[in-house]
Amino acid sequence: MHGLAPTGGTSLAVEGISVAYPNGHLALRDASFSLEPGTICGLVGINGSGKSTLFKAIMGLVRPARGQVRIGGQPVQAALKRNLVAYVPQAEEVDWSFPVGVRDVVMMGRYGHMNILRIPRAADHKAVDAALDRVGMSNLAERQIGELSGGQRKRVFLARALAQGGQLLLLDEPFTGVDVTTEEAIIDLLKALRLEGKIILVSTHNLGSVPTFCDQVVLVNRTVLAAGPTERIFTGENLLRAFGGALRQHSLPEAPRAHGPLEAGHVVVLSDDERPLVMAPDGRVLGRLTQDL
Ligand SMILES: Nc1ncnc2c1ncn2[C@@H]1O[C@H](COP(=O)(O)OP(=O)(O)OP(=O)(O)O)[C@@H](O)[C@H]1O
Repeated sequence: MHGLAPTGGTSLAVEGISVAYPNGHLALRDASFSLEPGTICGLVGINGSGKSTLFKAIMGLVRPARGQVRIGGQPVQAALKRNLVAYVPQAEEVDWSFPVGVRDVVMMGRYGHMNILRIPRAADHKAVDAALDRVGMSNLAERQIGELSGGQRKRVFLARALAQGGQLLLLDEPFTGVDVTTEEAIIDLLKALRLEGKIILVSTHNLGSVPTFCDQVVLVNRTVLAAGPTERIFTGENLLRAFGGALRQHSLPEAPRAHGPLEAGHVVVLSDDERPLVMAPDGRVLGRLTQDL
């Protein structure tokens, strides 16, 4: 955990969970990790390694056959009733042709705070306005969601999670298909939320970005292979263990300009997606490779 976290907030503990789907597929076996309030954690692993399954278990959408998830020391269902868990879906999970406006989507984050008639009150409108403002989408509040760019769509669903006021934010691939500027804006927002004591769990294939914003990393491959502070866990050795042959690995004869001190040596570039990770020959993580290097 980074040093600036406030006290209070809600912790997350995943304790030895095993999850099997009705077809018998065991997606996770004996997976454990825990996070303290005020933490941004990257959830990293190949396709099909169990990242979404882990999210589903934390959201109470699948029930572990073994083990348990505790949120603020409580079982998942109790935490859900208190609106503690907010989820930002992958773009593919959303029907963008559905005729609904930006403000309506963000208002959905307030449903758990309303009664059965779902008539928004002043506090709900206020929370929606504040969330839209925070993600820089106030000027597009009346647009249909189908008329937004990829980066704007991500912001709308982030605003929905903010309006909900959850303490634990689950973000599924928030950077896929967004440009570096939007990615950095989202990361800045996540860092501000961290200062408010929230836990932010982010699944991502953008390995190069992980050291720039994650305090902790959980490496997944049908179980939790390793979890802990980024400096200790996010090493070349662990990444190769988590990804095996699925990771593209290139050696560059010269370090990219941004990593000037290493110009004399080779660097290794590991890539799973759009933002490759640059490592020194000794496996030290140097940062991400972006088009401006
Ligand atoms: N509803 C389901 N029924 C049966 N098997 C499933 C179901 N959902 C996922 N699986 C399987 O469980 C495993 C883990 O899937 P999961 O979606 O958790 O992976 P992931 O790490 O999120 O992958 P990706 O990076 O592609 O999003 C995969 O082998 C997948 O095929």
